[in-house]
Amino acid sequence: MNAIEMKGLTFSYGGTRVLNGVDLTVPQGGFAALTGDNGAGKSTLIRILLGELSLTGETGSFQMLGKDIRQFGDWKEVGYVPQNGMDAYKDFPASVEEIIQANLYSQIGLFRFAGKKEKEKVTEALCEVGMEPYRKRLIGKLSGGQQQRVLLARALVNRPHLLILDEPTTGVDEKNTEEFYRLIKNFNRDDHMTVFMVTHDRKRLAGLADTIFRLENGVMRQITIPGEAGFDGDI
Ligand SMILES: Nc1ncnc2c1ncn2[C@@H]1O[C@H](COP(=O)(O)OP(=O)(O)OP(=O)(O)O)[C@@H](O)[C@H]1O
Repeated sequence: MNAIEMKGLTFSYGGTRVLNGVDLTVPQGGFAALTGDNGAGKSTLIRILLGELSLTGETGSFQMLGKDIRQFGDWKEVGYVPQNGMDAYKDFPASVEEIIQANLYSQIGLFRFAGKKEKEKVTEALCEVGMEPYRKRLIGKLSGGQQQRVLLARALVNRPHLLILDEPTTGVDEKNTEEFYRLIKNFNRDDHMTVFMVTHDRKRLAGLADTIFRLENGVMRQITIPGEAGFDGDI
């Protein structure tokens, strides 16, 4: 089964076509990276993957984890790490622990406090990204790299099969970017978690992703990995 399988998918905002027949296949357990110029439609594609944009009136097909996206309902299976939101979190009055717990609400229920089982899941996710000692801190008081690791823990707490990341290390320093990618690679390799990541970080893609796509003029092009025969330097 493929984690993502799009065939000839179109998408328009009003009358303006952004995706012009996208073919995209990411096998389960794969690590795919997506690049493309500003305005190419990468965020639009991510919003489609997250079920945020309606495909009514569009053509083509899109199956996610074996289900037609129009019928897909198991969102616990899909983890999402957004772009670095330093400014967005600056005065956000929530602790690290609360941010992660909030992603467990479908299990906790809105009118119940997190129990022992849920607390354990939060602890496990925080330990995996090395942020357990920070669980009581306000998210806005952490560095950009630390915030991204918390958002990764938030995505991981439901043990998703598919992890989607949108330029996760923008504004994060070299050392923390390396560490962040190492974590993602480990989850991909050890837990067979499928990864789909939008990135402009060309130099790090070799050794990380097993497939690189580039979105250009509304269509998807697969690119040879740097270091492999046929690589033309164009990412
Ligand atoms: N809500 C919207 N309504 C109308 N047009 C939109 C909307 N969101 C994006 N667009 C347009 O769709 C096109 C693709 O935008 P999108 O944000 O998906 O590109 P992107 O590849 O993510 O760009 P960037 O790298 O700058 O983030 C752009 O021309 C953009 O102006």
